[in-house]
Amino acid sequence: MGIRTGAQYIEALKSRQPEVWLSGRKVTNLYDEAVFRQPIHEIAKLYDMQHDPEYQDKITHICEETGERVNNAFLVPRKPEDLKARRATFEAFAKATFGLMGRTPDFLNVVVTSLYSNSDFLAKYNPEWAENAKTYYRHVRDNDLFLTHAIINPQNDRSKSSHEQQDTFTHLGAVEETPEGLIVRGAKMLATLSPITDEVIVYSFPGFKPGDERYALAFALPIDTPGIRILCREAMQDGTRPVADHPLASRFEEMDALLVFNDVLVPWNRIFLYNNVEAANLLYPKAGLGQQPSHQTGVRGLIKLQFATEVACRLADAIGVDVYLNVQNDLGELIQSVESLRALLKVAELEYETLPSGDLVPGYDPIETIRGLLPTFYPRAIEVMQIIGAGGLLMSPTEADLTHLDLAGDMERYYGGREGVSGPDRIHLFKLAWDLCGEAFGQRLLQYERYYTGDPIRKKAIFYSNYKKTHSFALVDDALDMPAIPQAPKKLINNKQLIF
Ligand SMILES: Cc1cc2nc3c(=O)[nH]c(=O)nc-3n(C[C@H](O)[C@H](O)[C@H](O)COP(=O)(O)OP(=O)(O)OC[C@H]3O[C@@H](n4cnc5c(N)ncnc54)[C@H](O)[C@@H]3O)c2cc1C
Repeated sequence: MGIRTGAQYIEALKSRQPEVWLSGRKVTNLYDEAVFRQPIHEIAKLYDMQHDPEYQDKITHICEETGERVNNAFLVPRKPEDLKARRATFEAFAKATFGLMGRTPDFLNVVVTSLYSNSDFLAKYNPEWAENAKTYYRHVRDNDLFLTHAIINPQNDRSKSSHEQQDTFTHLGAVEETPEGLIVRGAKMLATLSPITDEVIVYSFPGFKPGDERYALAFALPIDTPGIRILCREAMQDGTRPVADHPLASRFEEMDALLVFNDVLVPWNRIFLYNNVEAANLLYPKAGLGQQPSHQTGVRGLIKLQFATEVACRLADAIGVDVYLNVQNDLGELIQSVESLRALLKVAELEYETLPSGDLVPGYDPIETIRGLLPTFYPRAIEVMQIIGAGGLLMSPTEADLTHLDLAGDMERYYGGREGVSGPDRIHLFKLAWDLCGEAFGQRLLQYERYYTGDPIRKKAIFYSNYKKTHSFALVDDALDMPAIPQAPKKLINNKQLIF
């Protein structure tokens, strides 16, 4: 089939009925559920972009294997142009959502592509796993599927490993092997957008200990597989708030969920890894599951930071406070953080690495540095927005006030900004900013930048350890090895030595 349209994505969504729980009730019609309606359409728009002449050649390509047009996220990068082609997709999707939707289809499609192109790693442990990964990649690519992922165990007792938890099946684990496949039980989180995706892929970060064999798992299933229960968190908007009042929150809310697997059958041909602690610990670093998707997250993160920075700048300008040194200093700092990420991304793409397989990946040091900086840069952008917007952020009237004839004079007089910024202009801008820096929606976006790909603290520690392995800190040796400067000859005047 190749690239889908938005309508085809929606049609597929309407054709299935996953078990979705939202605020104590089972959702029987996902499409008509107000909370999901707008995000479904935002995702559909991305699928439509693949058919838009303005984007098609930039974000899709003809698949060599099938002759069909597919998204660039499925491209296995073999030359620098391929990395650029991938980036074009990441950028187009991120710009269409202002970087606010982290789990757009391109994200996990890159993960599946990495699994495919690094299937040799899986083959070392079990050739069937490698074959399954390759077949699954083709399935996702050729049907242009939208995936969610659930890789984290529930937060029960982090001081204990999976097999040490109170209940054997709190963490997702294998119950028994059957001729048809593996029965799995337990939970995984935090499956963002899961209610409106086609399939779920399950794998893990490293951290397995001997005894954790049953939890060492990687597999994929359709999201409506019997036994999968999707427990949504509380919605941050109810789907009925006016778009004009919440231009971002009403559009881009990504629902997060706990996935409970109640004795779910995973067919053998959907298993990518099982019962092997060593393989499970090496999967993430060795199968490109960090470095390849980091390209997508780096591009998306840059656009989100740029958007937040631009909102902060416009906010300051609208009320005339960007004439003050302190405000200019804060905004300059944000712009420099955007420029830092932009430069890092360029370097990561220019200084790409070639894996033994021949695949190109963005340079590890710069791409991982983006990941390390975003949890500081993004919250700072939000803080600056709050500081600059100050009390004004809390004073925005509703669209109903704004459009009421009796209030028109007040709206213009008291809500207008500096000369040239009308009441409605300032109100709309401040509402946009409040969605980002005040609403629960905005707080989730901030938490997302901290944790979207694991614990930033442990990630930085891993980065340091890797850096130490690959860099010898030779400048220090150079400094220690500097030869002493030859002593200047002592001067004699009238046969007397001069002492300085
Ligand atoms: C908005 C959002 C969306 C997300 N979307 C997804 C998704 O789609 N799919 C998915 O699978 N995951 C998703 N995640 C989950 C994300 O991967 C995790 O939040 C992240 O890996 C951190 O794990 P945790 O939340 O369980 O925190 P924990 O690991 O429980 O950490 C809690 C705190 O304890 C500390 N800590 C815990 N263990 C250790 C340790 N061993 N050593 C040192 N310090 C430790 C951490 O530093 C942290 O401060 C999402 C998270 C957020 C916030």
